Amino acid sequence: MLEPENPSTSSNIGTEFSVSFLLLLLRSLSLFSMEGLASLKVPFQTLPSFSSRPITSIPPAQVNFYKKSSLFTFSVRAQMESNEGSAAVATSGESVTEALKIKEWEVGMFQNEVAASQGIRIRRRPPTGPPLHYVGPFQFRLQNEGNTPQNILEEIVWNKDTEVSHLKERRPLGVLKKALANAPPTRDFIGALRAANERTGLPGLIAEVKKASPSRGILREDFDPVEIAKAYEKGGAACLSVLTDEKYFKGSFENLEAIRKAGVKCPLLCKEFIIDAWQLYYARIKGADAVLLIAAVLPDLDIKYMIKICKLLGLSALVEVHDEREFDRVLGIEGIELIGINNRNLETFEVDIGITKKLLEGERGKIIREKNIIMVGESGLFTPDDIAYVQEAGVKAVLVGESIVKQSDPGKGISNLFGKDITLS
Ligand SMILES: O=C(O)c1ccccc1NCC(=O)[C@H](O)[C@H](O)COP(=O)(O)O
Repeated sequence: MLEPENPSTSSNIGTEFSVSFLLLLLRSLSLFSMEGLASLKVPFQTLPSFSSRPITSIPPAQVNFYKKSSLFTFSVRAQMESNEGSAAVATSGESVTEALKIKEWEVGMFQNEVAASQGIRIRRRPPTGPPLHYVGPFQFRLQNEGNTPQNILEEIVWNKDTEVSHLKERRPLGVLKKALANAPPTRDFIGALRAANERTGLPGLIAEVKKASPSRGILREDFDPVEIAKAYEKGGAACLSVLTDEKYFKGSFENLEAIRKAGVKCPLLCKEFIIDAWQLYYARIKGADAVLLIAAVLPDLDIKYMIKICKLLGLSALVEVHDEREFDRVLGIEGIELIGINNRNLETFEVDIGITKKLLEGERGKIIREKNIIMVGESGLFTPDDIAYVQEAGVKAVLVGESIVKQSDPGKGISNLFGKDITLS
């Protein structure tokens, strides 16, 4: 039975009616913008399952449920007052925009559900709309667990979602596709790692051009990405990883492009939080040879789809995992040639290089060898002993940022890391 007075206790709403239908109904009454709707504060847990929602009409008593809610009343008043002096009825352009927003919200909720079913804790979008927002004197969305990120990775993903939608508006996919004609050819990222491993007998190095990180803050004040990239190449790096996220890592696509245009020969990984295939095209035209796909963020179907697009674009994909469940999911996907084990938990920042060893023990290590997949040990590697430890565990490549980027001579940082000059091996 539906609890009419208290939305927070109505956990069985999902079996009674479709919230999305209700949203559309309310919108058609022209009373609400998405902001007003979001302030109804339907918690994520009480949302109906999109896979099982019934197509039914809404009995009048259930519509009244929202009318009786004091929160609802406040939302209506706030919305109407904030619209004072403006047309009460939305123009057709506005209603199309609103309908699109509602659709986007629905898709976001559906993505959250699919992801959760695969053990993914990161929600693609805030279930109750973006956090705290002020319109004039009114605060339309109160901060609650539905619109507050649970951890840094979720916060990054939510920001990325907004960032990518804005970028896409400015440069739609069709425009990027045309720009592909002028993109530089891609270089063989995986081949470069294999060659370095065979030549030196040590893991091939992916050296990271990283100015800052959420866990460590600013790593290097005098940050010249091109100079650092050249020093890495001279110091024996097989490939480079270039952070392009601006907000959390102080990176940029300009850095990636500048390194590529400066004639650095090492293949380049675009180190980005990819949530949309559009970003693959963008990375490609900015000079990337490889991209990062994070299993903690992307459901299997997204990974499969993105791997296909990568192949079409000539990009290599480094698929990153942190625990057994993610690793097993990724091992079940066809066509993956490069897997990274991140020793850093991106939700808590905890770093433990023992994760690489743990994940490569037993059956999984066997599958990796059978499939000839190159494993990359990522994060928290500082000493020759650390390198030897992950190599012993089974990696053929390592991805290193902090320990080398912080050195006054990053090239010298590489020989310190490996305990020898790897350009001579
Ligand atoms: O580094 C962070 O603080 C971080 C926070 C949230 C998401 C990702 C993050 N880092 C990405 C990486 O995993 C590292 O940049 C990369 O593996 C190199 O790690 P390190 O050698 O420890 O700098």
